Amino acid sequence: MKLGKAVLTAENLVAGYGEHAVCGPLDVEVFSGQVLGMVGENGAGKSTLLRTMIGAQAAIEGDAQVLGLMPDDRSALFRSKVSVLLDEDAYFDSLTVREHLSLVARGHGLPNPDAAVEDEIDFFELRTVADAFPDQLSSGQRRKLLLASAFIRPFELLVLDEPEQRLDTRMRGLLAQRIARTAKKNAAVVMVTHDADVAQVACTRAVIVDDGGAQVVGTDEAVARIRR
Ligand SMILES: Nc1ncnc2c1ncn2[C@@H]1O[C@H](COP(=O)(O)OP(=O)(O)OP(=O)(O)O)[C@@H](O)[C@H]1O
Repeated sequence: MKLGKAVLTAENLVAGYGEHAVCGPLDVEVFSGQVLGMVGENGAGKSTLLRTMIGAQAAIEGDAQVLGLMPDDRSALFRSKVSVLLDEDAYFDSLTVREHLSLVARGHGLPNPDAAVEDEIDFFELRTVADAFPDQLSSGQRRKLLLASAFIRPFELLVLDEPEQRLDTRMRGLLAQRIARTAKKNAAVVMVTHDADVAQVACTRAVIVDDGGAQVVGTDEAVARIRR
């Protein structure tokens, strides 16, 4: 298969806190068109490594680059090309679902923001709560709003930490297919997951984070690891 351009590169990357290494070293290149999963047990260091790969946390050793640049989430260029959904809830209490999505769509200059908003409302099955405020949503609906906000905007790299969390099984399946389609439309995706079915459908490769190490493997090995 012909590879697209390198979107994310990690070289000898060791992630951790202060002097304490949690996992690594990781050497990997993620190209446009690829979905890199990150799997491993609770506390292994997946989220720490993911944050370090995108510059949200300082590396203990080694380097990460996004689109050939040092990752910097305060740079406008980085923010225009990288869509990130980590394990956090971030809402404006006074904006409805539709208003949130409209804000993101307009903020990123989408040519037809209203149509894009309605498409995401349909995809994430949020129509009955489109005019509801975040505190009127279920936890799964709030997660869908954050996912819709991550997908609605343009990006070259999509970064997701356990995107399946709080979703029902059917929606997990739809999400996995959407992630795979997204990569095929010339983006790279890096995502932490605990869901074997999501990994099987979406990932083209994976990193197993385990025992302080980080090893790049094929999707089947990663899926077996989640299932074991
Ligand atoms: N802010 C922090 N300061 C110090 N250590 C931390 C901090 N956050 C997490 N850790 C530790 O780093 C290790 C890795 O945590 P991390 O959240 O990266 O794991 P994970 O693989 O993503 O786990 P999970 O599957 O449970 O989400 C854990 O031992 C955790 O206790």
